Amino acid sequence: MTPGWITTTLLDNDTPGGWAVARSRDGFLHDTNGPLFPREWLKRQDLSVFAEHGIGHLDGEPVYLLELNAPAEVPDCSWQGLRAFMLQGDHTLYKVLGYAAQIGTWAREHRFCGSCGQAMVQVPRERAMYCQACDLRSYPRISPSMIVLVTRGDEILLARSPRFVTGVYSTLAGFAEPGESAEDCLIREVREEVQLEVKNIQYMGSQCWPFPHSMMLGFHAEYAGGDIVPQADEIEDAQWFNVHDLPPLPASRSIARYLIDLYLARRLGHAEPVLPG
Ligand SMILES: NC(=O)c1ccc[n+]([C@@H]2O[C@H](COP(=O)([O-])OP(=O)(O)OC[C@H]3O[C@@H](n4cnc5c(N)ncnc54)[C@H](O)[C@@H]3O)[C@@H](O)[C@H]2O)c1
Ligand SMILES: [Mg+2]
Ligand SMILES: [Zn+2]
Repeated sequence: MTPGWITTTLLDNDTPGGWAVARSRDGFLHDTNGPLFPREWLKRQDLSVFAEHGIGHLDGEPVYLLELNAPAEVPDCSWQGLRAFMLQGDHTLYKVLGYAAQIGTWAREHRFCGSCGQAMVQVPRERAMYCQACDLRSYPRISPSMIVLVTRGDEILLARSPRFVTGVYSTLAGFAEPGESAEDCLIREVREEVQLEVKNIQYMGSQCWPFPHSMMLGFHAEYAGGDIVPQADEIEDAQWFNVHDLPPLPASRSIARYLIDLYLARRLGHAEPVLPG
């Protein structure tokens, strides 16, 4: 048995057994034992399944995703969103569900060919949907996104989006656009969101962010000029905060929090945090 979680495309839907998770627009089905159910039992429930994908092995046992047309009532079970599993649950389990969510989103959004509109089919042993008429393969979508902590000595720049939990401030982030390098994107996003210039851009690490399919590339950058002007609608407030006087910060498993904690650790001489994968 290999412990932990390993993704795979090699599982065969016709082989019975293993674990399964069920996903709908309301999140994942779970009971008091969590979101993993014996697969054969789950398939006997009254679920409207439109896609089944083998997604990996957890502690050596195969795990499948059942992607549903709609949430269903299952006795003694309820539905919970992925974010709640990230905030509360076991990290390995969150990794399983994060991967399942990305595969489910992709399966849902690639039922038909984007070129000719015909139904696509799953390719065995490859994570791809296939259109025979166009000989076109569609792979799971991953959206590169930059996230940056801008610093000025003992001060760090944090901002609030109107979507955030009340009081919480975070680092700046944004999606890469065609034609951009990671650094181009970072410079553009900082200009757009707060109208500042940055220098000494340093890559710090990356994190999968399955909401719904971002790959976060994390940086530190130093302030190089300008005065903060928050972007209308996107940024409710942005301020320089002293490292000894910080507002409520993002969730501890996020790369946003890691970038902040890493800078504080280096500035204040504490042990450095570890980035959750
Ligand atoms: N893990 C973390 O710590 C962390 C922290 C902050 C943001 N994020 C994530 O970073 C990503 C980008 O952050 P943001 O929301 O500030 O982005 P952003 O500043 O680029 O603004 C969002 C806007 O980008 C556009 N957009 C949406 N999806 C897109 C895509 N796939 N490609 C290009 N443009 C798209 C839409 O117009 C949307 O309103 C989001 O997925 C967000 O959840 C993660
Ligand atoms: Mg943004
Ligand atoms: Zn086609």
